[in-house]
Amino acid sequence: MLWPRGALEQRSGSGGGEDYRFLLRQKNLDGSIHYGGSLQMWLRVTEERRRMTERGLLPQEEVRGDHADLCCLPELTEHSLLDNLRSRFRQERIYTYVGSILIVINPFQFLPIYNPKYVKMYDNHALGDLEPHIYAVADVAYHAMLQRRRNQCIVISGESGSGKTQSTNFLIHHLTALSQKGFASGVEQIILGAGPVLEVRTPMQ
Ligand SMILES: Nc1ncnc2c1ncn2[C@@H]1O[C@H](COP(=O)(O)OP(=O)(O)OP(=O)(O)O)[C@@H](O)[C@H]1O
Repeated sequence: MLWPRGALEQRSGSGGGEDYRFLLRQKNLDGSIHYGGSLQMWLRVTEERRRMTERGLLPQEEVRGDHADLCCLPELTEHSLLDNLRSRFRQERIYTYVGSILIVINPFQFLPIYNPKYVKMYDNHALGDLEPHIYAVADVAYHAMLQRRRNQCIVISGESGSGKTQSTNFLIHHLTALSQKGFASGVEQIILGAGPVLEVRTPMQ
């Protein structure tokens, strides 16, 4: 007897996904089939679990390796963390939260997720309401500034070439779009134009 390949991979991973079990299938002399073991019990438990999930008494099972927030990983190890990021990246989901922190993996290709439709979609939503996005971070900072009347700060960190400048541009794009609500005043281009001047590098000692 062998486990199906998918079952083995799931067992070595973080669990979840489909449930595999061995069942004893017995053919009687009269030709009828009898399932040994606990098939009925298993079906009953599975059905019960499905119903409880539907009623919200049990959490929805997420597809393995697709947690939008790493804080929700059932098992927090370096392997599960990287596995989750890799799996999302393969689906072109370059953004992942760790609580209120946003991880970005540079796709080095254009993704159609920065158009006006996305600006509108992320307008005035709490962080985590929607799929992780740099616009969500900009949006939260913008509305926190208006509501609390306090300056906000977004820290962007990463190694050279990781996409800090690009992320800054997306943040500025969303902030100017929110503040002008469609009225193009050229302020975005003015701020972006100041970027190279502001990018002062400390010389290596
Ligand atoms: N979200 C993104 N979508 C598509 N391409 C991206 C994205 N982020 C970064 N890139 C690509 O990666 C390149 C490098 O990004 P960027 O210049 O922003 O890195 P950086 O962290 O500012 O680098 P440095 O620290 O050296 O200035 C960009 O020219 C762009 O081609």
